[in-house]
Amino acid sequence: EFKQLDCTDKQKDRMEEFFNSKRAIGELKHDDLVNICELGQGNGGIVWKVRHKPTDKIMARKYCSFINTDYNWCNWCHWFWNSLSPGKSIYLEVKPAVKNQIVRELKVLHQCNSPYIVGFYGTFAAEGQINICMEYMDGGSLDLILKKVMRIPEHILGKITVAVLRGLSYLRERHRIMHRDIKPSNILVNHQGEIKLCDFGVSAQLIDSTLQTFIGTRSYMSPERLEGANYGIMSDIWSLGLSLVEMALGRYPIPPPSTKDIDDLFKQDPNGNQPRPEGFGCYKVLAIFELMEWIVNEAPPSLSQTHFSPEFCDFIDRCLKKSTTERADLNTLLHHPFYKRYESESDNQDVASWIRQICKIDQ
Ligand SMILES: O=c1[nH]ccc2cc(O[C@H]3CCNC3)c(Cl)cc12
Repeated sequence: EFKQLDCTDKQKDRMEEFFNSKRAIGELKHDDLVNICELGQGNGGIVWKVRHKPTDKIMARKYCSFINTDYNWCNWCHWFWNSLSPGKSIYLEVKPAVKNQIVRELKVLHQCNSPYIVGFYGTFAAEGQINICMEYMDGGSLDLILKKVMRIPEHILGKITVAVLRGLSYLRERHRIMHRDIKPSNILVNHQGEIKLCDFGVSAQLIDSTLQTFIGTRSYMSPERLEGANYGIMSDIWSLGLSLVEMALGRYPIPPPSTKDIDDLFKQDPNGNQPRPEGFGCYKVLAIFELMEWIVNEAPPSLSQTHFSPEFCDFIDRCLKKSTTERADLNTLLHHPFYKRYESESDNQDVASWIRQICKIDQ
C-alpha cells in the first residue's frame, strides 16, 4: 500500500508550495487575521474564510466550540437547546489544563502532510477558544456542492472515492488514526480539482471535550458505532459508502428512496447538473432516533444498475455491509475495479472543470 502513498510530481510541487507559504506565515497571531465570510459549520465549530494581513494569504479558520470537562446536566441542556438553533455555536470554557493538552495534541496536524488531507497552518488560543487555521479550498465542501446540483456524476464520485481511500490510508499508515467523521461536508474540493479530507479526529482530548453527537438530522455512523460497540476504520468505510450513495442520488439515502423515486430523479434531469429545485428532497425525513434505528435494523441502501455501473453498485454493496466481518476493508477496496478505474488519472482536470463550472470560478 505504501506505493499509493507516493505522490505525483505535480502533487509534490503543490505540497512544496504549501510548505513555503506556511514558512512565510510563521507564528499565527489572532490580530494578524481578518474575517472575510463564513464558510461552514462543523461538529466542532464555525469555519471562517480569513485573510492573513502580513502575507495577504487566504485561509480557513475554525473556532473550536467546547463543553467544559466537568459539564453537568444543566450545561448539557443549555448546550442542547442552543445547538437546536444552528446559527449559534456554544463556546463553553474548558479547563486550561485540558486546553493545553488539546493544543499539544493538535500539533500532530503539522505532520499530517498528504495531497488528500487539507493543509494545516497552525493553531492558537484566543478569547478562550482554540483556533485551527487550514488551507482554503475554494470549491467548499461536497454537501454545499450537492445543494448546487441535483447529484454528482459517477466519474466524479470515482475521483472522490480515490481521494478518500488514499486519505484514509495515509491517516492509518502514517498516523495510526481513523477519520471518525467521513461525510460529504468533511470532503473539500478546489478549482484545481484537488479533493481533501478535513475534520478528522486527531486529538483524543478534543474528541472528548466536544460533544460528539449527531447534531443535525442525519447520521453517517455505522451500525456497530450506533450500537455502542467497538468501532474502527471499518466504520469510516460505512460512512464513505453512505456518503457516496447520497451524492449519487442527490439526497440522504435513509429511508431508501423507491425505484420509482430514483427513476423520477433521473428523468427530471438526466445528467444531473441542474440546480436543486425548491422543496426538492422533501421526502419523509425521519427523526434522528428513528433514523438510527433504521440503520441498525433495516437493510442498507444500495444503487441500481439502471443508472450506475455494476462496479460502482458492487463497491457500494461492499462498503455498506452491516456486519464488519462482511464489510470490505481498506486494502480490499484499494484493489476494487471501481477504484482501479479512476486511480490512474491523478491530475483530475475533469474534476477541476466540473468544480469551476459549478462554483463559477474562472481561471
Ligand atoms: O476551505 C476550507 N478549508 C479547511 C476547512 C474547511 C471546512 C469547511 O467546513 C467545515 C464545516 C463542515 N465540515 C467542514 C469549509 Cl466549508 C471549508 C474549509
